Amino acid sequence: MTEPAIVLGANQYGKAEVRVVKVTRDTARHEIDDLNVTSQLRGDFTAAHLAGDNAHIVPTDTQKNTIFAFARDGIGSPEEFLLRLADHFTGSFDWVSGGRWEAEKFAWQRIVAHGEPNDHAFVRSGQEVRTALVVADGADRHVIAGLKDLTVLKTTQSGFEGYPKDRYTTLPETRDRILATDVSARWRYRGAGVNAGFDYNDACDSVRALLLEAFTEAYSAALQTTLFDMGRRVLERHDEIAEIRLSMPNKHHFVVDLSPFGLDNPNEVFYAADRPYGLIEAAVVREGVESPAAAWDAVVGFC
Ligand SMILES: O=c1[nH]c(=O)c2[nH]c(=O)[nH]c2[nH]1
Repeated sequence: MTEPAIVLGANQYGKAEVRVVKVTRDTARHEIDDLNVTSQLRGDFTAAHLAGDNAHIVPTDTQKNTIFAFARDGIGSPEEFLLRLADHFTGSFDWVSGGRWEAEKFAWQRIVAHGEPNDHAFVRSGQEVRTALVVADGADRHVIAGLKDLTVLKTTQSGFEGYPKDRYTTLPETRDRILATDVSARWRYRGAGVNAGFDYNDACDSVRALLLEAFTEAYSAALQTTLFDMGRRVLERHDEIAEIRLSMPNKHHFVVDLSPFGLDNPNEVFYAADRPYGLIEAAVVREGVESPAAAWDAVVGFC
């Protein structure tokens, strides 16, 4: 029996994590865009892998420089910035048939000193990070926006009951517990539904607000229920979003037994465990709407 030939499989390459900060200083009131951008090209790079022929290899250094050069014209939204990069690389090099461009965006707020927001001094706001991903596949463009490390907690209106019990079950049922999680969400915009002029920044702000609203409002019978409520809320309010995926750790808060000290503990003192944690993940989708593998395969991990 002859062994199958060894050939090159799927491949992509580029520059990862280009930290670019763009200051817009047309007026004395400066604006700041702080991004971490990754560019990866897909296409015909066989000769480089098999024969050391770099004729098709647009250097990763050039990809990095392109990111800085494009930033000179302004970032706009991370999604638009990535779409510009995708169009540039696929349009400039015949053998580049697609790729993936990803960004994290770090939020800064103006420092308020003596009651006045400063024109040029900023403070990093929170640990939350906005994410954006553009996948180019021939002429197709998939745009997946997101956010991660959005930490939320509610001190009541959460419980967990009615689960199966076996000889290993020790968890007591409850109708009143702390619910805490770090929300990671990725939502995919409908392919052709989002056209020039669409405001990705506004949409992101709105999705964030809806996620927080849904987390807050209903009694949570399980983090699973809350996750679905949050995803459904976004799809109900945003026609242009085809689907949303959520990954939410259940950050357990255990009621501490204070009885050895002669004290009661009516859900007031908790031990915040950092591990292990439950990990709840799901996609919330529209029935009959396909989920393109080309888009989601480019997302590392569930979210
Ligand atoms: O909201 C929850 N979902 C679970 O699946 C689960 N499992 C568990 O031990 N506690 C919880 N809480």
